[in-house]
Amino acid sequence: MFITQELERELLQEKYPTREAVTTEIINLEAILNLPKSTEAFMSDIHGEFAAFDHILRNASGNITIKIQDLFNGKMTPKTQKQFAFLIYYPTERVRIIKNSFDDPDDLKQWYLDTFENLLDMLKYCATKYTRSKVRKAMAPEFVYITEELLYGDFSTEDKHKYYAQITDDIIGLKTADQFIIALCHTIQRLVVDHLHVVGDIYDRGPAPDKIMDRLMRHHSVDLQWGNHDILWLGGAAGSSLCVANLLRICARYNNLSIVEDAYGINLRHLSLLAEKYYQDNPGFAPKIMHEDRRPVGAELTQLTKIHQAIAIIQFKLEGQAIDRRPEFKMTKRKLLDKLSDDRQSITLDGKTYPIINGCFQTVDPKDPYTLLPEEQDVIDQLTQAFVNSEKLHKHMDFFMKKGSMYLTYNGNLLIHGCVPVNPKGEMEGLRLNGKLYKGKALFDLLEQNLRTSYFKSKNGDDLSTDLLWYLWTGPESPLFGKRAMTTFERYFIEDKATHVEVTNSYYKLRHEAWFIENILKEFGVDADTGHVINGHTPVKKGQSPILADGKMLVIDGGFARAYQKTTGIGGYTLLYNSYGLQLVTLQPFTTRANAIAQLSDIVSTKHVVEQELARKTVAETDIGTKLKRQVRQLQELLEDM
Ligand SMILES: O=P(O)(O)OC[C@H]1O[C@](O)(COP(=O)(O)O)[C@@H](O)[C@@H]1O
Ligand SMILES: [Mn+2]
Repeated sequence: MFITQELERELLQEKYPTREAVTTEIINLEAILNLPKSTEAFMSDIHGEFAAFDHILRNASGNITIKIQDLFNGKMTPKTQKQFAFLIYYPTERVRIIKNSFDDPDDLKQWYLDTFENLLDMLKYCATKYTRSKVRKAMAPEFVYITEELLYGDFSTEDKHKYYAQITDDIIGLKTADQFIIALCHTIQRLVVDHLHVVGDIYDRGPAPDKIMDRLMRHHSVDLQWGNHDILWLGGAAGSSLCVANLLRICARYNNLSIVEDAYGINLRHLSLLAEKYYQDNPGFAPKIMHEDRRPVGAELTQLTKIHQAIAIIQFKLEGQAIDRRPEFKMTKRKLLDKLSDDRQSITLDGKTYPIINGCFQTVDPKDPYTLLPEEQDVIDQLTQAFVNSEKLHKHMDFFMKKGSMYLTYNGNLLIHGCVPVNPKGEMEGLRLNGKLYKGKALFDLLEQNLRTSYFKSKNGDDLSTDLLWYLWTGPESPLFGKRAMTTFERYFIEDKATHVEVTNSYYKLRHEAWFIENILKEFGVDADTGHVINGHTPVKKGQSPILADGKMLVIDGGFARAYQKTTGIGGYTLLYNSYGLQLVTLQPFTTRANAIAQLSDIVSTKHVVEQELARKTVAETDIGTKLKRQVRQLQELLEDM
């Protein structure tokens, strides 16, 4: 401790060698501490819906429209404001459309001049919360000089006015007006939300999680909390064949195998051949259609259905083996292949016998149901190796490891995708490993430690740390799953819906109560009086509120997954946390990017204030503020000794 402090001091001394340098830095830091707290945005459960996600990023969860209203009400009609907003969201496309609408070059020039002025006003307004240096970093390097001249110049005198006119004339004359407008729009997009949290489930169900990852990797400031679906892909990259089988089954179910083949370069030919050899068409395994334009037909449909069956059976076999290998997971009841009747026409669960529908157990040996056929084993081994070796997948998963975690405490809030497992009394419960019970924060830390071990060190596909990845997906005490059991088998093969029910952890009932959320916040070292728990994972159904426990608990499932939009009736929610407090933004379902651009159709419907600060929050009251205040103290000490 002492050595670190000494070292820190020496470094500071080197960086600020004179009294003037120290004083300037203290003034600089204190000025930053007094700036308003910048805006954080929270999203979750994006589930592969890149276009909708990208739209929300561009409109900054509706924040851009609000800033336009603040600034231009009375100067622009609502229609013009909307056109201006869409220029900021989709500058490249909108500039092209608008330019084509002018016949007279003079009208176009007038549009350029008006647009420069409006965008610069908007940028100035968005930049007030930040230091000049931060604003500069948000600008396109090639336009920094010009933008700063126009942004900070005082053009009230005649000479200065001529100077302004000269610059803008040159921009147009030199044919860089379009690029300049596009650059200004991107800078505005970037400044309106300073930091993004993604509270889990980027992957599965929708078609383009890889594009979401690419986009996030280019984002200026982001953190991620892992969701149960993300774990399957992390697990795949870490060499868990259990995770590979599960994610491939979901990709087949949602007609998304192209993510695996095209985006990640993993060849499915062997799986396809195996499927062709053993399986027939089967309505129970037809894919769910989320995007009408991607509906498979004919031979493609049949092939998909066969692959879906082949991988589902491989999954059930591998899961049976894992359950035997890990009695500590307490999942024996999830072994179901051995409960089938000899003729595979019925199954007996808890003493009750049910007829089997859509059965496809031709590779299951009744005497040895969990052993894979040699060719099934070859296929899954080869696929798992392909996941481990996929460079593109590792690029995304490395980013997930770098920016991701099981939970995060940030500016007084606790972010968790699923839940904190508890018993009906609200007491924390968990997983017993090697005689030790891990619950609450310790359970999260244990699971995260093992995930990192498996991803970076483990070469095995069936050691404890790798099996725990699968446990995170489906285990009864998994904080990311939050249910007692996943009834995938029953959903495929048993008609009686009573067997499909997945009992949720008591957390989901108790999280309506303030005392309970306060306990959770305390467990994770967050101030229980002022903090919030922020969850994703569970779609908020029609008539339910996303604000629970006297406002201490917020559920922000973004509702991007089309599969759930019928039950929620909306697109979902995102959350904003700025210097004035917390606001929940309701989203409408997104259609397509082309439609949004052409029709100017936005998807933000309402903004609901969850909590309003009595006094505007400053940087001083944030996590970064705490660090800056410490630096100020160190610099003051340094100054005293100079
Ligand atoms: O509708 P599908 O594709 O069968 O998905 C249902 C399955 O997804 C899960 O809800 C998990 O996914 P979520 O994290 O999106 O809730 C399981 O509990 C459930 O069995
Ligand atoms: Mn989830």
